Amino acid sequence: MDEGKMDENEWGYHGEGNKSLVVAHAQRCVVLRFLKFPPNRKKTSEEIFQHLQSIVDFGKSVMKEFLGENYVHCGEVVQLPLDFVKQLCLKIQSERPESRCDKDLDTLSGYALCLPNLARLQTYHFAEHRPILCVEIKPKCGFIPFSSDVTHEMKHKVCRYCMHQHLKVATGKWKQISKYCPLDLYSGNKQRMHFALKSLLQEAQNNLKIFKNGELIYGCKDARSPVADWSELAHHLKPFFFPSNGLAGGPHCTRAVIRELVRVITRVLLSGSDKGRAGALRPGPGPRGPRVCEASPFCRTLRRQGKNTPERSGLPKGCLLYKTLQVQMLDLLDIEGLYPLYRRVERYLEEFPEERKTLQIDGPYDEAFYQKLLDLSTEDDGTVAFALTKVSRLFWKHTACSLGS
Ligand SMILES: O=P(O)(O)O[C@@H]1[C@@H](OP(=O)(O)O)[C@H](OP(=O)(O)O)[C@H](O)[C@H](OP(=O)(O)O)[C@H]1OP(=O)(O)O
Ligand SMILES: Nc1ncnc2c1ncn2[C@@H]1O[C@H](COP(=O)(O)OP(=O)(O)OP(=O)(O)O)[C@@H](O)[C@H]1O
Repeated sequence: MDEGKMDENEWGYHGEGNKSLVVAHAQRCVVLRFLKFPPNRKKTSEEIFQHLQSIVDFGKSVMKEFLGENYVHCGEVVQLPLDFVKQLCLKIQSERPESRCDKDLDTLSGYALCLPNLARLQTYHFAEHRPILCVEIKPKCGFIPFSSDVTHEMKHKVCRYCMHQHLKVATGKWKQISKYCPLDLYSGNKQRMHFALKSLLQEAQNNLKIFKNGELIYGCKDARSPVADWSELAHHLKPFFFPSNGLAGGPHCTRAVIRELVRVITRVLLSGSDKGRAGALRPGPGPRGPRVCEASPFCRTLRRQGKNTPERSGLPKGCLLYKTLQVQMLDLLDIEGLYPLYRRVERYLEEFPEERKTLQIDGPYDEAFYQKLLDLSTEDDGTVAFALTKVSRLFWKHTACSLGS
């Protein structure tokens, strides 16, 4: 990319989350990811650069190590002309969902991350010209905490996602409770996985988006978005799944296409042999959590029918879901166990702010940092080092809860 010759007209709004906003190049397969901040939060250019660089380093030294070369794209920090960023910001403003406008794109530093556009990434070279389909899933946490620090009985029975659904509907973030439960997706049991994916398709919220040739064709921006339409999705996907089949339109065709989509996604999630160290991770000793979430409609229905709750068939080692779950499970303590450790680090830094650097709080996230994260000790020796390792692992877990494209 030639940062000297940037034209805002070549870029378009692509999407955003709570922390960043992404624009895509109209022709080339790249995106720019900008940080966003509340209007009154001023950061220096140097701070923004360091923040972005630490995201790249974390991807390279930690996530890539675990998930493998093929699954992590770290990108690079680029410096852009300020005039370009300002014009771009004005150009895309009207496309941003209102619920995201409490934060502004950083237009002052000129720094952004340049990444491959995963919504248009061509991983296979088809002989014929076929559309590029990209499914983005934010799977959330796939296990129920088994930490003895957890004091609320309910947290041992119902997963975080299902509990949060009630909060999110009550606060108006989403209109209705989703039937999706991450434990079903991570179960490795095809029937449960199909149910989870179908539920995601019914109530995508912020957890599922589908792109065709880089264009969003399915997904929900916020609670005000119109109800997702399966027949429209099926219309888009029919040539992809049934290129030469004369399946007519209508509900029968829609159901066939959705079924096929769910099957394909399941196959992808259970596949993958790329080398990464996640397969070798041992979350540590102690009992694992329950295999089902009591709030999952799939499991509740089975129970009502008097059937035994299905056992988790188990995920094939090395598959995409297995790797992300292993990383998530590095957090052994849950927030209840972690908060006192976080406070220990915080108090220490208040007293010795200069130690921030030595402790690598803001990076560099290099091999040394990565090695520290591997420390599996569960015995708290009262040190700041112990507390810091556990807190860092929580951030690692949260990254893995959001992963997926
Ligand atoms: O807490 P949750 O499960 O609602 O997850 C938050 C996400 O909500 P969602 O999954 O979309 O419903 C939330 O996503 P959205 O703002 O809804 O896009 C953020 O990812 C948030 O992370 P952070 O505060 O930006 O670091 C996420 O917070 P953390 O879980 O990372 O603290
Ligand atoms: N490399 C990429 N290629 C294509 N699309 C991308 C890429 N990176 C991000 N996106 C899109 O931009 C959206 C917002 O990005 P992202 O989820 O990284 O934002 P965030 O603010 O960091 O997330 P969160 O809401 O979890 O805090 C994603 O949902 C995805 O659709």
